[in-house]
Parts: sequence; structure tokens; C-alpha cells
Amino acid sequence: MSAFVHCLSHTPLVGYVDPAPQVLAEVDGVIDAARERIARFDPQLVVLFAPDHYNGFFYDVMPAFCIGMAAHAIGDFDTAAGPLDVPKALAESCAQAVLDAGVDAAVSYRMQVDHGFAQPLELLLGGLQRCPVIPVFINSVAVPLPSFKRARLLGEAIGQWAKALDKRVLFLASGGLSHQPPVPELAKVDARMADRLMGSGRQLPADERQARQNRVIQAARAFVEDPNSLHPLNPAWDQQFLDSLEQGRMRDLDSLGNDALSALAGKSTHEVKTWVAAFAALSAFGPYQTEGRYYRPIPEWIAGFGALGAQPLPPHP
Ligand SMILES: O=C(O)/C=C/C(=O)/C=C/C=C(\O)C(=O)O
Ligand SMILES: [Fe+2]
Repeated sequence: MSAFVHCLSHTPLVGYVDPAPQVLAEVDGVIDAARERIARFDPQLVVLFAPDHYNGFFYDVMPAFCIGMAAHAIGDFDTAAGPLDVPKALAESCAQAVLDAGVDAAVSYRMQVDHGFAQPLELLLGGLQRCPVIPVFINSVAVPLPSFKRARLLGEAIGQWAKALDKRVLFLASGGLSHQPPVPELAKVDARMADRLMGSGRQLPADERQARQNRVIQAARAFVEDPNSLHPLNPAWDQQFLDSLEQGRMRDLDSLGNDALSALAGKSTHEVKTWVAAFAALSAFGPYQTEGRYYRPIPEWIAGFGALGAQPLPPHP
């Protein structure tokens, strides 16, 4: 039994609206280094904490958390499409353990996921099917949202379950840090879009999918020109958040409410709850040391873009 963590921001805008070549090369270097560390760890099981952007989870039934027993990626923004390699019996055992620990996660035997899940699997493992993966959805955009505390407890429960396996387990987290791309909000959209958010968007017509992607791309171009056209990035908050994880102070975030977090760092920053869950899972294996910390605000991707890895400290002799 051993564990490893890697948390990485995602962006659907890579390849569409890119930063300067030296920034792109810097990010590529960060991802390459993480991929090498993960390859050396050679995971036998991945638990991937990630959000959705109204591509797989809708307001017909919106869970705070959902564990996939089977899953497929839709391939939005040119990310990989197709089934993930979900080990069903292990996922069922994980879900049971989470409920037994008092965290009421939903389950799905037909989970539909978007770039939030596909991108880290592609970038860090080389594809959707390279390693058995249990997908764990954390609702990060559709209010009402779960709290930092519940995300931490979810992670701790999964960490305790993983610790009892005789496996090398990699915890991945996808998303964040400060950012607010133009994801629709139920309270602000017209009837047609509300219907999409309530479930008819599960199979989006191609022209609507294209229009939706174009809207995000246009918003990114405008944000580069005018940082006040969207909620501004917040590098100071992002660094403070990374410090909290590095120092194992996930509990300190419990008292930060969701409205306060949105005001600090934008309405999509709730994706960082995936990072809290992943680090909480690792903490079940004891004290840890971090590695590969990276941060840069990248307006072209509407993102405070970061990475942070960690592994348990070796036991004292
Ligand atoms: O405008 C829409 O309908 C959809 C927008 C997105 O899917 C935006 C996603 C952006 C991210 O994943 C991100 O975390 O920046
Ligand atoms: Fe996202």
C-alpha cells in the first residue's frame, strides 16, 4: 500500500487561446515532470477527483459528490473521448466505504464526464485507459455547492479505504485555482438554457456545442485585453491556498464559506475542492512532503494555473 498525489489546473482553452510560447513551454515542462514522477510511482489504481461543466451532471438530479462505477468522456474542446477503464468492483467497494464513513456520495453506472476528467488522464497518464481509474465528481459550479469541509471528509474517507488496499494508489485532482470562465448559471439564463442545464444538455446539438465553445474562447480573448471583463484572477489567494495544502492545513479551509470563496477567487474556483479531497486522501497515509509546486496566472486560459504533487514521508528509522 502506497500513495501519491498530483493536483493540476485544467483548461479547455489550451490550443485555442494560448499564452506566449515561453509560458506554454514552462507549463509543458511542469506537466512532463509530473508525468515522469507518476510513471516512476507506477500506479495500479487512480482515484480522480474532478468537476463537470454541465456536460455530465445537470439540475435534473445534481449530486454534491458522485463516484463512477463506469464512465465515458464526451471529448469536448478536442479532449479525448471514450470509455474510462473503471474497475467496477473496486469502485463499488469505495462507494460503500464512503457511505459507511458518513459521506453520502451518489453513484453512477453511466457517468458522463468532460475535459475536467479527460485532460488530466491524457496529460499525466497518456490517455483515458492507461490505468484503472475511479472517477469522483465534486460539484464545483452548480449551486448549492458542497463545502470545503465535506470535500475534505470525502477525501479522508477515500484515503482510509485506499490505505487498506494492497495497491499503489495515485490520487489526482483537476481544476482551479482562481478563475471564473463564462459557465452558465441557472438563476441568470433564459428558459431554453435553463432546460439545457436541467438535463437536455446531456446530448447537445453540434451547433450549440460549437457556439458554447466559441463563447468561452471569445471570453478568454476579451479577458486578455481587459482583466476586469471577468472576475479577476487572485494570485495572492491562490498561493495562500497552495501553502495550506503544503502545510497539511486543509482543516483551516473548513470555515471559509462558498460565497466568500466565490468573492475571493471567482465562481469556478470551487474546483479546488478536488485538491482538498486529494490531499485529504493522502493525509490518511500519514505526514507527506510536497513536490512540483507551480503557479502562474494565465489570463489566456482564464486561470490561476497551478500544480502540486505530494507523497507520504518515509517512516522514521
Ligand atoms: O459556457 C459554457 O457553456 C461552458 C463553459 C465551460 O465549459 C468552461 C469551462 C472552463 C473550465 O473548465 C475551467 O475550469 O476554466
Ligand atoms: Fe473547469
